[in-house]
Amino acid sequence: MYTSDRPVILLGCGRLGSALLEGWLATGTLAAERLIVLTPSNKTAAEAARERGARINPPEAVLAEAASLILAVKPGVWREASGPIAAALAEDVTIVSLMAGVGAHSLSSVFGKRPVVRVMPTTAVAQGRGVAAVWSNHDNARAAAHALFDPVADTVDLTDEGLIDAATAVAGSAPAFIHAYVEALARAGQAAGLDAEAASRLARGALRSAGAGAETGAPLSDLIARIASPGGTTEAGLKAQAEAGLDATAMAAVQAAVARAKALGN
Ligand SMILES: NC(=O)C1=CN([C@@H]2O[C@H](COP(=O)(O)OP(=O)(O)OC[C@H]3O[C@@H](n4cnc5c(N)ncnc54)[C@H](O)[C@@H]3O)[C@@H](O)[C@H]2O)C=CC1
Ligand SMILES: O=C(O)[C@@H]1CCC=N1
Repeated sequence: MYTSDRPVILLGCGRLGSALLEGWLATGTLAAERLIVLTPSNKTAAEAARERGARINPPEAVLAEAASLILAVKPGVWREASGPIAAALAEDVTIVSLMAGVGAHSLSSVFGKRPVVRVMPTTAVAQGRGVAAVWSNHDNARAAAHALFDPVADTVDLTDEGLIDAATAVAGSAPAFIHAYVEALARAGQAAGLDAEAASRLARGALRSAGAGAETGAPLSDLIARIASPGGTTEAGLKAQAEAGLDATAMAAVQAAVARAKALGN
């Protein structure tokens, strides 16, 4: 829970920034009056936060009040987005970067000695059910990130900044990989005779069922074993998907995402 009286600045209110705003307000992590949102265009989530007391694009002098700056802009625009506000920030403001690829060293080139923490969340923070990798060299910055993300995500501390790229693949990007798999499952269902609507609803329901199982905290191997009757249909399907290259598919997706994160940081 975020207990500081000082505000938090959210720079960027796109897909992730909006998800975070919604999650913070829904879980009461942060009172709306503690929020400052900087956005070049109107956003539904920002307008909803404004109605509850958040400040949207306030005068620059207000930025000095903030304890944390959350960077939720694209890696390609963060320098031009941060440059104009960096000088207005307090010297002790914590820089919380949600950006893929951009390293702490680069962030310090703009924000100087201000402590940096990198967080790689999923957009399910909107429902208070995300997962987020956290890395920092600064204890206070890590604690600040936990105060903001523990209420909306399962937070996983990383010991090495280099691991953020792997976390980006396995957490930040991975819900999309899984959704794509479920779409493929629905297409395969159609090939097996289901109509499009039935295939889509059944595959989506399977995703929801897998999520419900995962939320029990049981090991995935146990969850698999509970479904796979010996000699049954699941066993046959699992064997076929392993033989068709499931591990290689996951490996390819993770390696490509890691490589892209590295490229985004250059
Ligand atoms: N979408 C996701 O699932 C995740 C995204 N991320 C990271 O979050 C960051 C944002 O990603 P998305 O939300 O997907 O992108 P997005 O394109 O939806 O949002 C970026 C927002 O930044 C705003 N923006 C551009 N210039 C600005 C400026 N000068 N000042 C303030 N705002 C400005 C844009 O209006 C846009 O709404 C990226 O760095 C990405 O790596 C990390 C984890 C998950
Ligand atoms: O696709 C992206 O680059 C961002 C980072 C992780 C999820 N979305």
